[in-house]
Amino acid sequence: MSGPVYERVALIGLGLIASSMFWAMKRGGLAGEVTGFAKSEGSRETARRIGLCDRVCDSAAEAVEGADLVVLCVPVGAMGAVAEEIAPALKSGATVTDVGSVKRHVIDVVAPHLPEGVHFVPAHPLAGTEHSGPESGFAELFDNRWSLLVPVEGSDPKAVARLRTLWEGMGANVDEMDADHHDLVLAVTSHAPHLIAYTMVGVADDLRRVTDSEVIKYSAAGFRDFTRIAASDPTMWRDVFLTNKDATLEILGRFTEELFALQRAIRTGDGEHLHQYFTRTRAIRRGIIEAGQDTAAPNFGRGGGSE
Ligand SMILES: NC(=O)c1ccc[n+]([C@@H]2O[C@H](COP(=O)([O-])OP(=O)(O)OC[C@H]3O[C@@H](n4cnc5c(N)ncnc54)[C@H](O)[C@@H]3O)[C@@H](O)[C@H]2O)c1
Ligand SMILES: O=C(O)C(=O)C[C@]1(C(=O)O)C=C[C@@H](O)C=C1
Repeated sequence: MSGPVYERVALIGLGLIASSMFWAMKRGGLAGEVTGFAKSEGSRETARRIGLCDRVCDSAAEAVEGADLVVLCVPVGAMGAVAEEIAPALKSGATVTDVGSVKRHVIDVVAPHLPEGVHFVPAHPLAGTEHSGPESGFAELFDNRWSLLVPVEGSDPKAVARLRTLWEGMGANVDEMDADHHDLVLAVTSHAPHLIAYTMVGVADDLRRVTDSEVIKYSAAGFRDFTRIAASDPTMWRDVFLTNKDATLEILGRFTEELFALQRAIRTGDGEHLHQYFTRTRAIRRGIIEAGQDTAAPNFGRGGGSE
């Protein structure tokens, strides 16, 4: 690649995704100077200590001054307030993007604050871990994972293409998607599964008293996977469910219907129903593997705690 994709990049929020972006941009020589800001003073101090960002600023406005690309890497519920705060300091011609797990809400609360002459290209990398904070990121997080761009009406095609180049440079495969479709798809593939994992671990925790800690001691692989997911950041996930309410409730409604059908099959001894169901779901897993989509990154994270 000849030269950086952006001369100046500002990362607002310095957690898992921002720090992974920083290390991936450095790995690929994709950005000139990278500035950063996080609300928590502790995170800013940690960032300075570990060399996360070329310059850590004490306000979001200072961080975005002169930036060609501003990336909002804060929980979805904080996106609107951050956009309002940085709007007066944005350079004309700059691109603002975000990495939020929900897209319609982010567009609704960010777009109205952005001045004319600033491009808005929302995005969402489909990659993460259960860890959070500035020390949890790693350059390989986005390698061979999807990053979805969700251009809004009137998004400048050149700004979209440049952001695509950045994500590809960070190792991701890039696709474009409409915001409502994105939110429905992610409700199925990410949001509802997280809620189910939270619930299952909560049930096991309730049962712990009955089973005298054996649930933890003898936890099998399937349950361990649930506990990893259920260790994800509480602020991030609270915001996801509050801002992707309709799609998540739609999917949970369907989930409950299927669960009841399986429950009934178990109660009535309907082995045929269970066998057919599990045969269908096994085929889905095999389809994912055959399509080369089982790209779950190994957990390189350094396990930074939540703030
Ligand atoms: N963790 C994942 O698996 C994952 C994957 C893809 C996308 N996302 C999305 O990326 C975004 C960031 O997630 P993360 O996992 O990096 O979170 P994180 O908890 O690791 O980091 C969040 C950062 O935002 C900062 N912050 C919070 N409120 C702020 C505010 N008002 N102003 C400035 N800074 C603020 C925190 O100090 C912290 O540095 C979220 O919108 C999330 O939905 C997360
Ligand atoms: O691997 C994990 O820990 C994740 O949950 C990552 C995951 C996902 O559901 O796949 C979580 C939320 C995001 O918005 C994108 C990716």
